[in-house]
Amino acid sequence: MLSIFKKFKDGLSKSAKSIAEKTGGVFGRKKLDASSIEELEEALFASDFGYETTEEIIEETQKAYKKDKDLRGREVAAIGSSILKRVLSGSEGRIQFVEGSPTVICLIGVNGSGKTTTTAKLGHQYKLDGRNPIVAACDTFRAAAIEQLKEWSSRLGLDIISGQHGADSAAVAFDAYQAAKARGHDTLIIDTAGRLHTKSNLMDELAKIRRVLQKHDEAAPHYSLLVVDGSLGSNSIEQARVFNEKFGLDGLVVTKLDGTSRGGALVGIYRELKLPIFFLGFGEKPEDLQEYRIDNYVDAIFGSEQDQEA
Ligand SMILES: Nc1nc2c(ncn2[C@@H]2O[C@H](COP(=O)(O)OP(=O)(O)OP(=O)(O)O)[C@@H](O)[C@H]2O)c(=O)[nH]1
Repeated sequence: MLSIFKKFKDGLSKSAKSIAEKTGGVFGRKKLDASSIEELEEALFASDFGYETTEEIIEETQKAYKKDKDLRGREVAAIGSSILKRVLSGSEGRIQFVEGSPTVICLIGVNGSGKTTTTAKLGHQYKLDGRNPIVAACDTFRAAAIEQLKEWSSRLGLDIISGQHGADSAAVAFDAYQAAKARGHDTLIIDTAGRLHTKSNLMDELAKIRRVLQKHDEAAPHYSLLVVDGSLGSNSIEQARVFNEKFGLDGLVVTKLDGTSRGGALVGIYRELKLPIFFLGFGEKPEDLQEYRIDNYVDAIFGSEQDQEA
């Protein structure tokens, strides 16, 4: 069984490696030389940490270097870690389960961001945790999405409610809640169709899903999470901002971090929007989803090899 930290480390290895390569492995190096700070700045930009955070880390490093020309790579990593931890403070989202009725988690986002996969992964992990989840295929727009979730569900032994291709997605959500309640499920995870945040009719459809769920439970969906493709890096900030303004979000899931060196984007996204991050996607398999933890994230980026193996 891989430790949670190892999963973060593996999932973010492209980002960490990219920083290591661009800086000639500055964190492992014993002493800094004059060009290392510049290399670090470039590396942090390239990994999408954003202007403000990069500059904060560089300024602190320069200050420390002025004081101590024997500054070591590990001390630079410690500076970076403490700045990231401060900037990210408050960014950990936690699902608080409702007692006595299903907790509803609704996944929304643009096409292909990873909603269906995340629905299946979450269902799988909750089942492993001893919960009793059910998933709902409310992406009635794309026939393949219904099939995809059905396939996942049968592989993972998850209960599922799905509508016909072209059906009213809000009606499927309504039925799904009813079924969840009747069958004694404690968690309902809703997969919705991909939509561009700029299309107001599609945003209205999301509002309708929320309205019908609220007929069952005024607080539902308890969590509306935007699923964001992490490989878009900081380009996803605008998308998340508009979804939040038009629909209202409780937080984010960032997927596909395994395939990108732009893993620093989480920092810029949180810094800009102050939306908590709940889960990170590190691959296509059911177990490739992790609850987001600040320490694991930061240590996977800045931790030493030795720390990371621990
Ligand atoms: N490498 C990697 N691939 C992922 C991850 N999450 C999802 N994918 C892949 O991304 C592709 C799109 O994922 P879906 O779950 O179908 O995306 P979606 O948001 O439901 O798509 P639409 O229904 O078209 O909006 C699939 O090939 C997934 O296997 C991840 O964390 N890492």
